[in-house]
Amino acid sequence: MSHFSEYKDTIQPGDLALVWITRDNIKPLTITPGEAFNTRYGSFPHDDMIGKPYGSQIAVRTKGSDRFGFIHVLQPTPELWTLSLPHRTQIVYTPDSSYIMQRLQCGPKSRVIEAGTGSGSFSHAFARSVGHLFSYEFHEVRYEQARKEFEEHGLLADGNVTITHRDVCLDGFTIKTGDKTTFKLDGTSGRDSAEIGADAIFLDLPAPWDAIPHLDDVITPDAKVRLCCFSPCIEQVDKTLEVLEKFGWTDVEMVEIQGRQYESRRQMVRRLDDALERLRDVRQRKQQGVERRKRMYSKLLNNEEETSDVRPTTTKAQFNPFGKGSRVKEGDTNFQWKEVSKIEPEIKSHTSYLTFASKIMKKERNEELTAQIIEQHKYVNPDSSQPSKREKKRQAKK
Ligand SMILES: C[S@@+](CC[C@H](N)C(=O)[O-])C[C@H]1O[C@@H](n2cnc3c(N)ncnc32)[C@H](O)[C@@H]1O
Repeated sequence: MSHFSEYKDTIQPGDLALVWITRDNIKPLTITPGEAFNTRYGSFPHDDMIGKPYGSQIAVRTKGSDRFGFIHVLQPTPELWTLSLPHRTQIVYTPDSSYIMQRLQCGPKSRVIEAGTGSGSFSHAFARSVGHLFSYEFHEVRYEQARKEFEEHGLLADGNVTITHRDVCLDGFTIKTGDKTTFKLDGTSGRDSAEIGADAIFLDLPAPWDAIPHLDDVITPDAKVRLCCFSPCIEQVDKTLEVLEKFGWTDVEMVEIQGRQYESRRQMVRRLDDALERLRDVRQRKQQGVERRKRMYSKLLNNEEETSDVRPTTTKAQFNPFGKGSRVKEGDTNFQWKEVSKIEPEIKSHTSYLTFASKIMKKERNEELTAQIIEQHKYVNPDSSQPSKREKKRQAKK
């Protein structure tokens, strides 16, 4: 079982854990007895983590002070991996990958083609959900890094992920004996190439239009095949659309994901009386200041001995609903609060345009398959061969 598909309650030696240091700093860590995980907040011995439940907070005292540094040790998920992985390329983030998987209708029976593998961000998300992922990468170093990473994460051992070293634009997607691939061609099927039968395609390539013509060799003829191209420029989308049309892809649609974080919090209820009180207070202080300055000026003109006019002491407000005075903790039950949500002003997740299309290879009706489906339906719903109420009424009228 891979580190991503196996659920565990407690942290064990050899586990791949993801350490949450701050919101923007999550680090992968292989739990090794005797070793320590060093951060600017302190050094955390792995032994302190072993046996604790996943999600635990681990604290260490900061050297020479009474303060504590802490981290949280989390179980890996594709979403967290996307936030912590070593970047070898641009990557696909969860707002895009989750939407794409839903549009490609990925499920446990899906056979998915992904090119290129890149940093393997999307591969991990596919690997968790689909029946088989065929990933392709033409950059040799990146292919090796991804292969090693998939192996260390147990994705290859799970048996539903294979990666192939290939330029898909030049050489297509067919995997044959002798290719540099993790796909095991055992020869028992009597074929010298892998039976891919893909029903979902994801192309994150600079020139998807060169790869699209090769897809007919590897997509399933028995189902509707869905495709998504991930392209940062609109010119790429335009070229892709031309080729999709030429090669018989339909239902073409281009989508852009704009993700925003909503922060929900409580805001203190401020009444009109509070505002009026605050205005009166400001006016009064202003008046006091003007009078004090007038007094000092007339003393100066009359050559009176300069005495420093003492500022009037004001009682520090216990509570000022406009922010000054003693600090009030959010949710303090002595005050009234309302629930509000605040959105991030910036859109962070736009990376590319998503072009979707679909293709049905075999358009003629398969009578044998149709009869089989009708039989299965009858078995599940025995009343289905009875005439409907409307049909019965129609016959009765005759
Ligand atoms: C942007 S990255 C993919 C990132 C990946 N989707 C992820 O989420 O980590 C694009 C990758 O496609 C690879 N690539 C580009 N052209 C290719 C081709 N013709 N055949 C196979 N891989 C290709 C590049 O080497 C690069 O690693």
